[in-house]
Amino acid sequence: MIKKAIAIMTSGGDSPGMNAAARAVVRTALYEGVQVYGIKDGYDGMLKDDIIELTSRSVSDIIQRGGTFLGTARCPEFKTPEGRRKGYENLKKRGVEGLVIIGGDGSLTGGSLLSKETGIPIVGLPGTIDNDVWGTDYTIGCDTAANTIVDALNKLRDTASAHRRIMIVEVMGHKSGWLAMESGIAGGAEYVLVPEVKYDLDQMCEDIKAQYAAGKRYSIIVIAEGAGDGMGLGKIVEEKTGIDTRVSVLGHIQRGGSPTVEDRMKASMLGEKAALALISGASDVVFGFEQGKVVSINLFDSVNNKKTLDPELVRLARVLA
Ligand SMILES: Nc1ncnc2c1ncn2[C@@H]1O[C@H](COP(=O)(O)OP(=O)(O)OP(=O)(O)O)[C@@H](O)[C@H]1O
Ligand SMILES: O=P(O)(O)OC[C@H]1O[C@](O)(CO)[C@@H](O)[C@@H]1O
Ligand SMILES: [Mg+2]
Repeated sequence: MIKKAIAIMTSGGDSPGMNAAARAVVRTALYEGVQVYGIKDGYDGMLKDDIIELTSRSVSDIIQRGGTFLGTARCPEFKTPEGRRKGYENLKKRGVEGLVIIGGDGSLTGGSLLSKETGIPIVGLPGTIDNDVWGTDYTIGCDTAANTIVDALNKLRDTASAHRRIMIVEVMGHKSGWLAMESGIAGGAEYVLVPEVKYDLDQMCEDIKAQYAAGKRYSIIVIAEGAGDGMGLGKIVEEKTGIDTRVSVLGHIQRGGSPTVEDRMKASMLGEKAALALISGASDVVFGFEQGKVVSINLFDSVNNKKTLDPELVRLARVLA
């Protein structure tokens, strides 16, 4: 049971909805009479002792904003036991009794080590556009990022069709193809290339040529960054097909923007759960969603397993192409 204070942080790549989740954690804890500290810039701020007390007003006017009002970072020093001990000491001296971490697989891995080494209770929330946290089919921010990509695909399709071009769109996802697959299917892409699935470039180019010969006016290829370089692919595809090809690398536009209703709602629900669970004595859990329902996942199971891309989505993308 937590009597006095918890802390909250965001870590890894920012994702739209992190603010909504943090707001829910802060307001729930305060409602329960528990003090809340905000750690700035992820593990970096924990090590540098950049920690502030939060009030209900600290989280006003943020539910509609992308990014994270706490700031985030990637912190190599936290990967060492000494770094984690230093961070823990900064929490301990303030009387922090438990920690909510909002971040991706890496951030939650850091949290699991901190828990194991220091015993501090930790509750994680999956915050990443990559949707690659094991045990939950939802991560905060992926829906907003996918909507941003679909908006781009709609626009690119207009111009591709006008010029009878092939349009290659490189999206984020270094190790995971979830974001590419979801946005590719929802955006009606002809091909979705992801790091998890091998693709036959020659066959793809032959198919596109045949489709154009049969009258097709455009072809959209979504490629996750981890499946190859969009620019390089564009050159090869143009060479092999002889069809005018253009490439758009969407980049960090995918990480920003006002969160969708889905991300605001689910982040708010998860934030409340996280605060209540931590305060009532839970530790080493991650809250997520499975089939529309909130679920709690063991933190160590979550970080020790790799979420695999749903083969049904891979199949669907092929069928609908
Ligand atoms: N194996 C690890 N041990 C300790 N800390 C880690 C580990 N992996 C990651 N972290 C910590 O978490 C931070 C964020 O991790 P990472 O860069 O993998 O992002 P993430 O949380 O997976 O988010 P995203 O992939 O969405 O950007 C790292 O900079 C580091 O401080
Ligand atoms: O620009 P950064 O912060 O290094 O992050 C890029 C990476 O972060 C992610 O967007 C996840 O947040 C990955 O898909 C991408 O590879
Ligand atoms: Mg990650």
